[in-house]
Amino acid sequence: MTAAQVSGEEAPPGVCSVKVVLVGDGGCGKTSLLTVFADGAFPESYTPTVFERHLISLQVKGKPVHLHIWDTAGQDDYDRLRPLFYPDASVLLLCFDVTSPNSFDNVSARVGPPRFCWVQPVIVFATTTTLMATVLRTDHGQEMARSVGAVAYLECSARLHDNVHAVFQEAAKVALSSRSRNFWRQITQGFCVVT
Ligand SMILES: Nc1nc2c(ncn2[C@@H]2O[C@H](COP(=O)(O)OP(=O)(O)OP(=O)(O)O)[C@@H](O)[C@H]2O)c(=O)[nH]1
Repeated sequence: MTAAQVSGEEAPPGVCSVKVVLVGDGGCGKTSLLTVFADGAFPESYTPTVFERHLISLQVKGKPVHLHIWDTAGQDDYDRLRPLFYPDASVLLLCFDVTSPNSFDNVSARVGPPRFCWVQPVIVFATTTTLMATVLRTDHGQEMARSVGAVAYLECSARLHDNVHAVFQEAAKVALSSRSRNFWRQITQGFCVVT
């Protein structure tokens, strides 16, 4: 699979465009993952994000798709600002760091009140999985993802470039199929039966 940074706002004709929002606790690895995906290099220093957007093109089933990926601030101070990025999102990427039990618990907290994030569908993914075996078992992550209604659960390591593309590839696939389901729902809701 190939992914490339794109400039400009409008997707060219025939190219689908989807909005992906990346959410998770401060310091749980969102920016590192996105930087490895976008630039191919792991950032060695940690700078807390405010809000950043990347526009990346990738192929899904042989077709080009533009991903508008919003990297949100994980720090609690931004709890009130973060929801401004949810409208029009096609998929929510919700992550936790396997070395941080708090960030694991906060995945459930983020899909309920008071931080309620209403974006659907949701994909949960675990970061820093190099340290996985000592901290968290895959079935714990899968069970938690199921409990928050996620459609997929993945594990990745930005440092090792492990499964990074798979996270965004899955996001694009899920976003496209959800958009086409919503499209057909809107069309069929517009029908009425005359008897
Ligand atoms: N060992 C290891 N460390 C990682 C990995 N991914 C991220 N980190 C480290 O985790 C720290 C935080 O990473 P960021 O990607 O900036 O975290 P963030 O979720 O964007 O944080 P906020 O911007 O505060 O929301 C940094 O020190 C990274 O080097 C990984 O796969 N392995």
